[in-house]
Amino acid sequence: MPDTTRSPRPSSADPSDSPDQKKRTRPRRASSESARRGASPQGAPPGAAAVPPPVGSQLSTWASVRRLYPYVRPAVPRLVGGLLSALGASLAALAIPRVLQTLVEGPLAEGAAAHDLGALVVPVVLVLVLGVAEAGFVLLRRNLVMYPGTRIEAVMRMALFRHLQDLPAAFHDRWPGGQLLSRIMGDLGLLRRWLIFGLLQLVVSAVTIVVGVGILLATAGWLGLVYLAGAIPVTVIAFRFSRRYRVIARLSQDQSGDLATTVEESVHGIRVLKAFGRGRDALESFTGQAEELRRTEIRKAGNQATVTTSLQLIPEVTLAVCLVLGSVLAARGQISLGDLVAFFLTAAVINGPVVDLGMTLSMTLNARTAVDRFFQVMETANPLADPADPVEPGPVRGHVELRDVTYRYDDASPPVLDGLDLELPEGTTTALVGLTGSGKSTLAMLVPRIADVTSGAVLLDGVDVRRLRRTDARRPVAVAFEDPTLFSASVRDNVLLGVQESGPDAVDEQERERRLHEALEVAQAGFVADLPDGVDTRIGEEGLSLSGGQRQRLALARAIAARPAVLVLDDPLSALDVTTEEAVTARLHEVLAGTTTLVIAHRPSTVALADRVAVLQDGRITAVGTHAHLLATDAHYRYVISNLEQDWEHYPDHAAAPDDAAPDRTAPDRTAPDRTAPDPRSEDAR
Ligand SMILES: Nc1ncnc2c1ncn2[C@@H]1O[C@H](COP(=O)(O)OP(=O)(O)OP(=O)(O)O)[C@@H](O)[C@H]1O
Repeated sequence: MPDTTRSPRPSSADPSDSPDQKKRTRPRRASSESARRGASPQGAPPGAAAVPPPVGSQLSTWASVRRLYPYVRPAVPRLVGGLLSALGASLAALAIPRVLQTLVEGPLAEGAAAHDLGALVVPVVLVLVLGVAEAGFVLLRRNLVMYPGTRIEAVMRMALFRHLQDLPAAFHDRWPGGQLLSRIMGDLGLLRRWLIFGLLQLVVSAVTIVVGVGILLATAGWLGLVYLAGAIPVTVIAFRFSRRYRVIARLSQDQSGDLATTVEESVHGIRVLKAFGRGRDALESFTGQAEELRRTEIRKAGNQATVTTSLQLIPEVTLAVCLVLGSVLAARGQISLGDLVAFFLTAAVINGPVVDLGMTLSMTLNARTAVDRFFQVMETANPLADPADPVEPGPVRGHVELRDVTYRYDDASPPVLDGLDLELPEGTTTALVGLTGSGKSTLAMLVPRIADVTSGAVLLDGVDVRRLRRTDARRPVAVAFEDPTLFSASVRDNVLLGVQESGPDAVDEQERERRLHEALEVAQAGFVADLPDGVDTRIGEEGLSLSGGQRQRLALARAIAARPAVLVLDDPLSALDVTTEEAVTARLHEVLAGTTTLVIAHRPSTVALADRVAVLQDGRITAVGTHAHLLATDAHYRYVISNLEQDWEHYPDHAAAPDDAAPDRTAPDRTAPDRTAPDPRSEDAR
């Protein structure tokens, strides 16, 4: 059964693709398995940032967890306070048997309790005080660690989110969304629970056991040694359990991430699944993954149950042996009754932490896995980092030059752009034309530094964009992608996304309002007025409550409202009907005056926006000129345009458009060669 929950990779150059087929699909990303190994997964986009191997897996649990220290440091005083409170509670619990010992050896042994209840008052009050102190310490511990626990979780969550925002698009192409979601939500929640409970419990258990065993040895040396012998199998079992459980814990957390990815992709692609009637397949695929996770959870629980049972059994058995030996020793008068009672009551206090060791250990190992998974993302270096010594930008004129640019998606693949030169003079509009898959969108992402060139340079006003801070390189550039992403926010917030509210380029409220309405008008987004709350209407996740054309117009309005010096439009009008496209084109002409614009044309009509056209072929710009000049002189351009026209006329909306028979809107030369003409590079043409 095909995996319907995965998006297919876009196919390579295929001139027969129709415009709607050319909608960019999300590249396939790594499964958790390959992400874990850090290998390049089959089908993952080559060139995506390499997933670093999970460094943490080579570290010991302590070394791995110690990496949390920078996040934990501010909370250390409260955590130490919490630890001391927990120890206080534990010591109070350990002291109770000593009081009972004095009670047994004193008033009870002497029979004083029978006629003088007053003799019982002191020990009873002491037990009560110790019990209350224990409860008080537990409460104090909870209060002390609760705040830092949630604080550390929030700080780590913000750090991870910030890093994810910072990482290049190639990283996100590679990493499944569910894996990131499960790290940012599930893993960090797990860590919080460990920090406020598991970690303290571990330390307190260790101290209780050590102090308790010390008391046992002091109370009854030989019996204490017998009890201590139980530590040998306990250590072996705990060690073996840790090794096994670590692997299963990682598997379970990765599988949860895969499951989250499946849910995310199925919800995202619900329309496609429904349209193709593949809902059942998606369900089967989900059920399979959920079942896998369930089996892993059962293995986890099974391991935990085995270790808990063993850890319960060992102290019980040693205690039974001690009971026999103790009774013999007491019968021979080699140990007092009080010592015997104190011994067994202390052993009972120690038994709790020993039995809980399985749970505490598994919490610690889950936390360690969460730490490894957290740092696996956090330690992914950003190849698009800011330069150490950035150039301070002056006023931006908007002159862009791509100089001898090569770009490849990964070292193994052939370059998509290879020795490309292109100049976008200040204030001009250049249309970029090329066959499907020729690299137009790839080129477009180099200008706002969404990716960096493999070699060569992109210059903004003569400065290599890599020498600028990323914010300085990106601020003057606005992009409208073909596949418009809108956020679950109001229309206003979506459109004004690129308009600064603070900082040196801050725009006041009045100007923001003006830009909002102007951008909506230019993008012919009059439909916004009919939305329930106009520009304040919240649009659904990714704007799915709007039509494709409406979303595209809002994305275009967003790019216009930013008033950039450089505007990159990646086929921004592809989903518009003919009439709307005409209106948008006319208004864009006016507002683009003075803006350096690169517009990727998938439709002949889009070419009409441009002062000049650049032809992209075989990774290079092979010709630049006006539309008419290129039609007359460039065979490949004629071929591309004829294909675009062919696609466009087969496009259903266009065929049905009222002005279909109207004179050519785009002014491409109708003397262009037969659109069925072969590519001049093909054998036939030669
Ligand atoms: N994230 C990616 N990882 C690996 N290869 C990619 C990635 N994105 C695009 N490619 C490949 O790079 C080549 C150029 O793709 P690009 O999207 O730039 O072409 P295009 O000219 O914009 O195509 P279209 O006209 O269909 O939008 C294609 O062969 C494509 O498969």
